Amino acid sequence: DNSLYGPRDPGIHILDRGTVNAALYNSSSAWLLEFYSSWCGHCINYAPTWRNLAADVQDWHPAVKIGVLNCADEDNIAICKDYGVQFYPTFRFFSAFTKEFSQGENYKDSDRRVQTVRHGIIDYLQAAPKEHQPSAYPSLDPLRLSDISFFIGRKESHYTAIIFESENSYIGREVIMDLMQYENILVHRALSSDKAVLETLGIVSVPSCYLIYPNGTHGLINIVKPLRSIFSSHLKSMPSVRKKAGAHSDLPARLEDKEEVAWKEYDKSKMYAADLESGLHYLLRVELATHQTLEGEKLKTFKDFIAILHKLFPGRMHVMKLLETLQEWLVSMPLDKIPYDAILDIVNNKMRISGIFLTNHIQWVGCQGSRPQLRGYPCSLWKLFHSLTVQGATQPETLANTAYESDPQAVLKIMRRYIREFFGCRECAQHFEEMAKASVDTVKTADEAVLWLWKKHNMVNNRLAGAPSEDPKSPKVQWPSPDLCPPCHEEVGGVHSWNEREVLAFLQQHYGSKDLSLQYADPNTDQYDVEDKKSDILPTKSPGSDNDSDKGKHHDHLKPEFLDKLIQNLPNKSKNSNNNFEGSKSSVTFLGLGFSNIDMSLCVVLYITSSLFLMVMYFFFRVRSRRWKIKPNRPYV
Ligand SMILES: Cc1cc2nc3c(=O)[nH]c(=O)nc-3n(C[C@H](O)[C@H](O)[C@H](O)COP(=O)(O)OP(=O)(O)OC[C@H]3O[C@@H](n4cnc5c(N)ncnc54)[C@H](O)[C@@H]3O)c2cc1C
Repeated sequence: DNSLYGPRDPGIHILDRGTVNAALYNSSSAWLLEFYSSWCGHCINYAPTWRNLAADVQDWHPAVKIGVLNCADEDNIAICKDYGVQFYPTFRFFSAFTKEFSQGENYKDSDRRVQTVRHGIIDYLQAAPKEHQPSAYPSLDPLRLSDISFFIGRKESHYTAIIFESENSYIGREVIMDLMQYENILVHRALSSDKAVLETLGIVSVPSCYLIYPNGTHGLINIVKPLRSIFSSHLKSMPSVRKKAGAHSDLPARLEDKEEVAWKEYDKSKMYAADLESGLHYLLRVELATHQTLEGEKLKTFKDFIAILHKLFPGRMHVMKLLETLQEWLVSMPLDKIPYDAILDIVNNKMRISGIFLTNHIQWVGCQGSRPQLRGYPCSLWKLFHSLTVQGATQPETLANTAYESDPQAVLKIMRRYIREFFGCRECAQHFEEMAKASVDTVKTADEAVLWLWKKHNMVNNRLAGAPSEDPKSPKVQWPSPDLCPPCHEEVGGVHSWNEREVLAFLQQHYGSKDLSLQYADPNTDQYDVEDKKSDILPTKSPGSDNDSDKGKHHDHLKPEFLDKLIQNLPNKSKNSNNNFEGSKSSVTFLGLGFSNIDMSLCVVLYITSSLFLMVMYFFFRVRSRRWKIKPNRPYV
């Protein structure tokens, strides 16, 4: 379990695909839900604040509940997709008594400190229309002058507290919410604008709390610091004021730190295919799968990303074949909008093409964390892009005859776009974009691209050293450390300095495909043929390899007949292709219910065939019926 939250975190409701819809639908309370990803550094760093918030407002739970949902859990992918969550953390409000599915309302404030979010909750509750107000929602509106005089001196069976405060203060509303589950007391708020009332009651400063005892006596509470927590705890401690039966405070001890995961021994100087393949599996089946469709810049970025992966990914044969199939399919698709399910069909090899396979589970080795929520995916993404920059520098001929030929920034540009469009950790993406904007244009050679990424990664390491997302077993150090690459480190005038020539050589060796270790890599070879098992690492591609004759063989074997047919049937060459496909596009959205493009294309073909058939039948019967009409009038001769 890689969840950042435990069942015993006070006030936190852990939701998942089995519980989220039932919890939100027609709920008697509102919800504030954090959709997070357990690998996202910002989510890890923010988790203590979210826990504090949940504990802080747990007495408010009849009116608002605080929830969490881990979108990095593969079981929750579909649900995060339904809620349209692509970036983490995402905070959404859901109102009470919703009768139909809703994606909620974003919590927009970039200030996410406990107090600010608490104020945001109050604003949200107050703005809710009457039919969506929680059932146990106390009035947060200020008392009118007549109400105040009604309460003063009145005998009741309970205490009445009135918080006097200025108009923009939240304290009164917070204290009302804090005591909503307590019996023998009612809390109200009043504004300090009526000076005469303040004077009568002897109130000289606000906020102040005026208390009317059950016997009718009344007076100002003497409190040293006029803070929300002090008002609340004072009122909760009045004689006979207690929590209502059935209102559980639910304040157990914090969960012990999650147990350590079983550790796999590995060599830090090596790269593991298992990390790259697990990362690719997560990227294609989890990170991107939160998208219903890809279109516009996202689709362009995805196509370019797959194109460069297909050329430079240092993977095993069966993964490379998958990338090749995917790339060819994307190139032949004239659509400007592709449902992601169609891409998943290819990734999952629904067509059962021989020799294609990508592991469908995660096996971190060099990216394993000492706890399940540490390291993993972002580590593999760094490794992936470092590998691509190194492949681009050591085998520049691979990119011959492509749009990226002799572009030293090719990989960095695509990485930048990928991170911007798809990387779930939004704040990471913003930081990376700032770094790229500032200096990526200075990169003039492919070797400089390798070093640029290395330097930027070290800047990130420097920034994150000591953060909660740091794994104590893999501290964020300036990399490669002296034990990995002694000649990379030098001293100039007693100050540390990098020998960049040595660093480059080290990166080329470390991220080069030659030394990729297959230890712990998924041994599942059932799905690819015997010939492929013999040569596990794909040999380096030759220049312009797409046109190579020896590759032709492999190509034929790769491209299934029906894929060819599908491609031929699409109106890609027609001038009116966009118009022709208009209907199909809308059907795609409609069929986002699970139909792939392949299904779609078959439908289009069937549709055209049956229309033609109907037209032929129509003309046939028209001609026949004319003849029938004419016949009786013909004079017999
Ligand atoms: C583009 C990007 C931006 C990110 N921005 C943020 C952010 O702003 N805030 C945040 O909390 N998290 C951010 N992350 C996540 C963070 O950088 C780590 O990936 C995550 O915390 C996991 O750390 P790790 O210990 O596995 O090491 P990682 O930093 O993920 O490194 C993975 C591996 O790469 C190698 N390596 C380390 N340094 C270098 C280097 N300089 N050059 C080449 N190889 C190296 C090492 O083998 C290391 O184990 C970002 C991730 C990415 C991909």
